[in-house]
Amino acid sequence: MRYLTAGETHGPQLTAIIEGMPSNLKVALDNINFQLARRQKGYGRGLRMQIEKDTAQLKGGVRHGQTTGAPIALVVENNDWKHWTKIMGSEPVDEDNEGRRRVHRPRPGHADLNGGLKYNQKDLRNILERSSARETTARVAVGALARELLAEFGIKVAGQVLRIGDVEAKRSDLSLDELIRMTEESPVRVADKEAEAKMIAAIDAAKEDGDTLGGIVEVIVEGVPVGLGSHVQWDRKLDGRIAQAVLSIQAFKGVEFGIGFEAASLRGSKVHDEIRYNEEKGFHRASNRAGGLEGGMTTGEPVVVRGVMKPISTLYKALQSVDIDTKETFTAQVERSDTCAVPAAGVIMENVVAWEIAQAFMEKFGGDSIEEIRANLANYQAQVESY
Ligand SMILES: Cc1cc2nc3c(=O)[nH]c(=O)nc-3n(C[C@H](O)[C@H](O)[C@H](O)COP(=O)(O)O)c2cc1C
Ligand SMILES: C=C(O[C@@H]1CC(C(=O)O)=C[C@@H](OP(=O)(O)O)[C@H]1O)C(=O)O
Repeated sequence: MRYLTAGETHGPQLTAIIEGMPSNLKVALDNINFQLARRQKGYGRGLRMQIEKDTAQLKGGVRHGQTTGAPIALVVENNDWKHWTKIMGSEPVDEDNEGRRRVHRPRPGHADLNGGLKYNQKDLRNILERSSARETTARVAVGALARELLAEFGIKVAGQVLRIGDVEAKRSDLSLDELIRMTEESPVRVADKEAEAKMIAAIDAAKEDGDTLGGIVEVIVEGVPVGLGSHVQWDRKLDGRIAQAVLSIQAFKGVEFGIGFEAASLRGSKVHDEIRYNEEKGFHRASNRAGGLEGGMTTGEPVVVRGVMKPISTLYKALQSVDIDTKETFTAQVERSDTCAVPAAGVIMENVVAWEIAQAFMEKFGGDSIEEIRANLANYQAQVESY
């Protein structure tokens, strides 16, 4: 399976084309829209989220609520477009800068300067518009489709925020259904109420100072069969592929699995997961410090992955930058912006991880229809059970 996205943050819409989804998968638009709504929530976001009410439209590949096997075309319209038609339209405009809202003082931490130099653009809006995390709307909708496929085979995905700035939340070990319920009730997506209040206060304080905050989010996937991914080739290692997907989320700068970076300071006896066997569970592990992956393959234990998000780049108390016209020192341009988007980023991470798992699942059990996949999976499960 593969997909591409297109569209600008203030353009008419975001578009995704998904290729390789099997036929006969039930697709509930409500489930896609549920994921899109989750992505819009979270304490610390700016005014844009009040303008948008993201809903997906299926423009191809789905008929009467089921996939046909044809490429799926998916669209999410931008409500904000109506305010940007002149600035972002595809028709030529006069050379005056009025109709362009030209950006010429790049923001440190954003894609503005590198993109301007690379693509030879003197209007950095041509970079900003596509580098914006608005693009993740399309990726979440795609991930929501992947979740439909995973759910069909009993694979569940959930997540929680573990840190915002210097406030840490207690990691919850609720069941995934319960975790989703708890984190939906929280404006910062934590089950830990004490941490929640401190996180909200930290976001308020950063906003007051014209500053921003990052954090850490965790995603858990349960019900994954053993053996997704492969040790035999570098680009088939599933941990590497998940890491790439996580780091491709705007502002994500780190990723770890299981006990992660802590492994560096521990002895092997405190890091590796002992192997057990019994009739009921077959081969399994006494612990899951590896986070469900060894040798680039799933172990059958839950996949546990964490991502580090840096603080938002646009500061209302702007950092120093250089004007690309005059080469003089100026403060960076301020575009309307979020103070903290960690809770939303957690939802994005759930959905991009879901896609990677679904893709690896399809590589292993791939068939053109759900029925064919079900038969392939059953055959493999029988092989694993009798091993
Ligand atoms: C959900 C979400 C919302 C974001 N909102 C903003 C924002 O309002 N302002 C901003 O400057 N950056 C925001 N970012 C981060 C930028 O998009 C990102 O820093 C930029 O594209 C540069 O890429 P990099 O940080 O991955 O290097 C957001 C990221 C995410 C995931
Ligand atoms: C639009 C979204 O996030 C945007 C991501 C973003 C950035 O620079 O990444 C900058 C802001 O854009 P705007 O200036 O239009 O408010 C955020 O609101 C979204 O998540 O849907």
